[in-house]
Amino acid sequence: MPGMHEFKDGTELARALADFVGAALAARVTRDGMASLAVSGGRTPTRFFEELSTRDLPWEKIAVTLVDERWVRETSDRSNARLVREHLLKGKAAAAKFIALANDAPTPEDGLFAVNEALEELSWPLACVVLGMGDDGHTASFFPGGDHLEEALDPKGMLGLLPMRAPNAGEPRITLTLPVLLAADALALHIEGAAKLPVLEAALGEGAETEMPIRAVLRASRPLDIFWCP
Ligand SMILES: O=C1O[C@H](COP(=O)(O)O)[C@@H](O)[C@H](O)[C@H]1O
Repeated sequence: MPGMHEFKDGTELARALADFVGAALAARVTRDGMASLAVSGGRTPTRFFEELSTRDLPWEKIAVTLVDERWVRETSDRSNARLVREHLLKGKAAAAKFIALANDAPTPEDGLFAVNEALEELSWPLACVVLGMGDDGHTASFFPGGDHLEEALDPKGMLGLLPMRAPNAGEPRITLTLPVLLAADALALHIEGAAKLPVLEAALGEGAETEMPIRAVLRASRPLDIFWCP
């Protein structure tokens, strides 16, 4: 059963989640001299990114990437990389290295090889992963109806990165796969808003992982900390 942390508002949540992430990164830098963090995009993480960017961490030894990306240019307001650059990679955190999941290739399939090469710069496994959850129960770019969904959710899958196209995904996507995310030292799920509680409750109930892919994370036999506020 995942650990549930409830907060009165987004400010309190952001502080607690930044503590959680900071502890995981600091522990890994102490052990290995470097650490990697994978964060989500979308609307939810902005306040948390702002808070984390103020933290006293050995940022020059930390690399940041995304759990998933929309295949758009960074000038697009749909770009998860743009969100990270604008709200996380500033202040103290400006010293961190950022590895983007998208490049100039026309499609994620065309760009996959180069992204995989870029990701080799990270220290693996990831020290910390922060996931989000969409209203349809997707997490990362594990969308219901996704063309590579079963491959991405395969716990024994050999690929760490996959393209993804799905009816409700908007743009073509690229995503880290489930085994890579679950291998992280620390794993958090960040959810905000009353509307997402029933989604979480439904996901915690019975049903297929392909219908609500967040279930693959909730059902994994590893610690998961859920951070929620109204
Ligand atoms: O498209 C995406 O959506 C999810 C959830 O986003 P939110 O706007 O509901 O917070 C996000 O976790 C994912 O990284 C992103 O690509």
